[in-house]
Amino acid sequence: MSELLTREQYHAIASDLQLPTQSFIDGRFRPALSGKTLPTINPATGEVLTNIAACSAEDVDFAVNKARAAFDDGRWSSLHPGERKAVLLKLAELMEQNSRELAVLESLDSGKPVAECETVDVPETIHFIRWHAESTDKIYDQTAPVGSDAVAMVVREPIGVVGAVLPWNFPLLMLGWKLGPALAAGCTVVLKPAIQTSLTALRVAELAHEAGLPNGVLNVITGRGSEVGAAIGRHPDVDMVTFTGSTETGRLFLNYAAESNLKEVVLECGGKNPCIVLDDAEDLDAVAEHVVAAAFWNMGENCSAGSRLIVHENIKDALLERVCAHTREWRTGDPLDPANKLGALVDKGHFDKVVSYLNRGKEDGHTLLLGGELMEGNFVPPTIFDGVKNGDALAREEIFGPILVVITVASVEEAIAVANDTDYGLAASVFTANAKKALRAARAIRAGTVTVNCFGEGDATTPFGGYKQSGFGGRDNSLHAHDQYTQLKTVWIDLS
Ligand SMILES: NC(=O)C1=CN([C@@H]2O[C@H](COP(=O)(O)OP(=O)(O)OC[C@H]3O[C@@H](n4cnc5c(N)ncnc54)[C@H](O)[C@@H]3O)[C@@H](O)[C@H]2O)C=CC1
Ligand code: BAL
Repeated sequence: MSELLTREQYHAIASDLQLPTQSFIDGRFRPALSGKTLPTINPATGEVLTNIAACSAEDVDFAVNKARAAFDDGRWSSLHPGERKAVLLKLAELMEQNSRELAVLESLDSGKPVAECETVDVPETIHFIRWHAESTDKIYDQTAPVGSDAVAMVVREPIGVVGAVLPWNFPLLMLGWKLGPALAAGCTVVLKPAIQTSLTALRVAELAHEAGLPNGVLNVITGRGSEVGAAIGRHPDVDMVTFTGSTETGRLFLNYAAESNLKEVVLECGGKNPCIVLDDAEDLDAVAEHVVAAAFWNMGENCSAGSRLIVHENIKDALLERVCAHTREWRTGDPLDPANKLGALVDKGHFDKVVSYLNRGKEDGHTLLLGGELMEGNFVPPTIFDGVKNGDALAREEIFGPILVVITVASVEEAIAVANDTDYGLAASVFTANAKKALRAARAIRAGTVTVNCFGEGDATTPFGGYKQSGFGGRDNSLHAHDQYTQLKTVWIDLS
């Protein structure tokens, strides 16, 4: 990673950026067939950054036909795995060469702090693409144990045309999570970024073309979810949809699939994730750092944010003192200032939603420990409410902003019961010095990822996805991600 720059230097880079404006279909940029455009706004300033193509079902049809043709003629799926790997590694290399530009573009378009984009989003996206590229020529098919009179091969084949529908909170990273395994498996892709954050996906499509990805293999199509997303979900020639976003929109994709071609659907949806701190947790200062990162990283715009702190009454005061102290170090402001750890919320609509929860917290009589004040623009500083019960709105609903609620418990059993008392089941953290308690809690908590004595989401090697209403149909990351993008065929050969 190169050194971080100064605020002035980031602003200078931002003002010189060439912003992509058109969709990328079949190897080149194209306007929407209707010619319509939509503004994309800088969340930090409210200014129009540029206008992007406002595509519709017609454009989706065009892109899917190109992706279908590219899949069916085998220009990508029939390549030797080593050749696919070489193209994907080249893409990773080009992204690395352009990493600063990608980081600034991501920050400008999404409001994320540029330091995070430079140190996490861009390098991690490259790492995920590289990791899956490397897997291309290392995954073996199987033979079944059917005796000596037959050979039964279990062959993994690419599923076909993938519709990838992305959220705005990690535009590049989610692209990496989906594209890496989909392209490694030999699929072709029609990718729809969130309307707020389309720019980096368009730039990656251009870089992928430069890396040698054949035309039609990766198509990035911009526009409204209700038009472009729905048209992808309903298209009869899309073989599967991989989606990350809200549970509410995720549900729609199940309807779209049922109403069209029964395409496979994988959903990675919301969370209201518990962060449990038991009274034997060691090094409360380190615990507090994890709690703060879990709650406020990426402005809390994170499906796996630890937004419910469930703390044992015996250590509550000592922990909260440290949590507040660390939170005060998380400065909020200009995303292009590398000293800021929180940038802008993604848009005014989302800001209003988060503010409504701030107001709700106050109206419901919770104790405001920190934050709660508003700044000019779409900025909300980290806020902590104590005295929250798990039945309260702030503890049940996904706020997706920098608001942490504190729930006090008197035992490990109560902590686990509270942790599980939610519609969601994406992630959880447990802090304790007792290994038995940690493992018992990890098993008892109904969530796809449980971290012990740390906050995190695993890495490229570990599956990521949710239990209950946090997920459906498969996992991102690790070799298990390849299951989303492949299907199994049995080839039975009679030897008798
Ligand atoms: N789990 C996660 O990672 C995310 C959760 N959220 C949650 O969702 C809330 C609302 O945010 P949104 O931007 O509205 O998320 P969303 O779930 O509606 O958006 C995710 C993707 O779905 C597309 N989409 C939207 N409406 C669609 C439709 N009718 N048919 C097909 N595709 C559609 C969007 O354009 C975007 O690409 C947030 O406040 C947050 O609580 C939002 C983004 C990511
Ligand atoms: N935390 C990565 C997945 C997501 O927030 O959508």
